[in-house]
Amino acid sequence: MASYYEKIGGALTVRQVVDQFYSAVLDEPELKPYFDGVDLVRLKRHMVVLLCSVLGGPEQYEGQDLADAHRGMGIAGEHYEKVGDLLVTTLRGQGADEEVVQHVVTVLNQVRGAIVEHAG
Ligand code: HEM
Repeated sequence: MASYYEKIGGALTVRQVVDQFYSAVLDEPELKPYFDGVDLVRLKRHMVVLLCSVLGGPEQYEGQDLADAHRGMGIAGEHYEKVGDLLVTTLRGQGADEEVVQHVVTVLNQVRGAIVEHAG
C-alpha cells in the first residue's frame, strides 16, 4: 500500500507545499512578526523533513524538539489555528487527497500543546 508520502508525490511535492505554506504565513500581518529575524532557509529545511517523516517518508527529522523550538514565543491558540489552516489549504491546493490531509490534521492536533503558550 502506498504511504501518504508516496501518495502526495514524495519530497518534491512536500518542498513545494512548504514553500507555499511559508509564503502564505508571511503574507498574514498577524503571523509575520513571529518570523522576524528567523533563518527561513533552515526553518523550511526542517519543516520539509518533519512533514516528510510525518507522511511516512524515509527522512529523519533532526531539528529541535517542537516544544523547545517554540518556547518563549507566546504563540496564541488563534494563531496556531491560522497556521494549521494555511498548511491544510496549501496541501489541498497541491492536490493532496483527503486521507493525507486528515492525517496531517490529526498530527496538528497532537503537537498543538507543545507549541501554543497562550489560550487566546
Ligand atoms: C502548526 C504546527 C507547527 C509546526 C509543525 C511547526 C514546526 C516548526 C519547525 C520544524 C521548526 C524548526 C525548528 C528548528 O529549526 O530546529 C519551527 C520553527 C519555528 N516556528 Fe513553528 N511550527 C508550527 C507552528 C508554528 C506557529 C503557529 C508559529 C507562529 C505563529 C511558529 C513559529 C515558528 C518560528 C518563528 C520558528 C523559528 C524558530 C527559530 O529558528 O528561531 N510555528 N517550527
